[in-house]
Amino acid sequence: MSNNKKSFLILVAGGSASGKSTVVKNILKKAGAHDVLIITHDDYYNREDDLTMEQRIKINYDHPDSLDNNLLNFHLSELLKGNSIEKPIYDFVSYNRSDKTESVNPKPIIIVEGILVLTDKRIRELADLKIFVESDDDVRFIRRLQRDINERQRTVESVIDQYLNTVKPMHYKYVKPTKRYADIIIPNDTNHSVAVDVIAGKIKDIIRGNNNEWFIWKVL
Ligand SMILES: Nc1ncnc2c1ncn2[C@@H]1O[C@H](COP(=O)(O)OP(=O)(O)O)[C@@H](O)[C@H]1O
Ligand SMILES: Nc1ccn([C@@H]2O[C@H](COP(=O)(O)O)[C@@H](O)[C@H]2O)c(=O)n1
Repeated sequence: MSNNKKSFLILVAGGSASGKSTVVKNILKKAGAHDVLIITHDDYYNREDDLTMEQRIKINYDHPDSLDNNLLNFHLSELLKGNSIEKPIYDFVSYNRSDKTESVNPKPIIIVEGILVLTDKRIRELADLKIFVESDDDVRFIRRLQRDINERQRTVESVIDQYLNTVKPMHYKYVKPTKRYADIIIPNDTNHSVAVDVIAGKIKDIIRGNNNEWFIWKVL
């Protein structure tokens, strides 16, 4: 397969546990996994090999500096040129990047999701569509508490402490202000199926070449 025009890049931001990955997974289900690549910004948290576990736990993971945006910017630029990348893999249990990487090939539609994915101008400028997923703070806190205990092996106390000390203040300082860059805002307190249908419809148009501006990934 060779591409005669770059992939269509979608960035999906929103507060922690607002439902970004759920929305993106549902878009993928509707639009088809064959043509859609999903990347999570979490995989680009900085490598912290030189720190002890105690020191890693204390890092502010809701500050833009905790993420390796130079690497994400490079990887996205490569994917948009049609090149493969070796994507890092993040491990929430060890609070560090895993030693393994994943070979990732470009696809016609690339979606990157993460709380801070709209903060870096270089990455925003690569994007063709920017989305912000929004849910009330209390809804997000409850969802995060359940998820972090079930999936990230955290205690109730650690989730509450982290939320009050860094997650909430950083949300207001860095995450929420990026809503102004979004082309589409998805309300996700309850149901997001209409928004997902609309976005999946646009993606299918792009893949089929029915979009005036984008005719991409011609298969020779
Ligand atoms: N519309 C919704 N209604 C109910 N639960 C939801 C909804 N969207 C997401 N969730 C749940 O909230 C939790 C956090 O969602 P997730 O998509 O992981 O958020 P994010 O990627 O923004 O951190 C998950 O357990 C998910 O199943
Ligand atoms: N070691 C880490 C790294 C990040 N976090 C938290 O993850 C949140 C972002 O992921 P979402 O799926 O919730 O968008 C972010 O708020 C960090 O606080 C962590 O707890 N531990």
